[in-house]
Amino acid sequence: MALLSVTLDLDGTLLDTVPDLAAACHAMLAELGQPPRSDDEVRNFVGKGMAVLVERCLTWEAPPAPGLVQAGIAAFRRHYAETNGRTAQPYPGVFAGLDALAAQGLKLGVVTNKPEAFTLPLLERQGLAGYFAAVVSGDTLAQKKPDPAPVRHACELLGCRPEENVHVGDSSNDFIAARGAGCLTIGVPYGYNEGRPVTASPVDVASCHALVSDLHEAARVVAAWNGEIRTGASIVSLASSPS
Ligand SMILES: O=C(O)COP(=O)(O)O
Repeated sequence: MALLSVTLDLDGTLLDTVPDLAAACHAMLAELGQPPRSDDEVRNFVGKGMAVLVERCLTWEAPPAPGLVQAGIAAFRRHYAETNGRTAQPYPGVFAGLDALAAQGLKLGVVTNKPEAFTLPLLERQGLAGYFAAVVSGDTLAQKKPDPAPVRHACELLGCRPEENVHVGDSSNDFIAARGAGCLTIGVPYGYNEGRPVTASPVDVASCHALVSDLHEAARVVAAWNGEIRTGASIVSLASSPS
């Protein structure tokens, strides 16, 4: 067995999308006459998909009425269609890392909780779409991460078994989904993780097979793992420390 594919999370792993998400949240809340949220609050609300992001923005002392959440989702969709990709930035090491993974002959995929209508245009706008042979979005299946189904589905689309895939992400949603699917897991420390720094969470650290500082380092780890697999050594020895 060798590692044949790598799936990657989008928000907080490939791209910092919070400024665009926050702009859409600000416009949605203003339109509904609701109190504003800061960009930091929005950052902490990202992770479980659009509907949860909107619901968290609208939750104060009590859960919001379902009708308000539905109106919020409709307004968010309209505003995010305007702001999506406007100021999103790839994290350092993303293009070098993807180039290095592709140069190893690995097939690449995206597994995100972002709805498909926003995922594909964002990847195009950022010059990332050409890297990926499979894109699984938050509404591709009925299940989202941390359910393992989207990661498994991406493996199927890439023609690999889960144990031949490495999933790279910034949050426990990724680590739980990848582990549940039976993939190796690499964590990056610079993303969102719903407000809990990955490196400050022993559970998250323990659930990654390796924690790296960026995707370029992730590519080096995957290459080393494939070397270890070829010689029959244990992969556990390869966890590296983030800067
Ligand atoms: O849409 C979200 O909530 C997060 O998306 P992600 O899975 O790419 O981090």
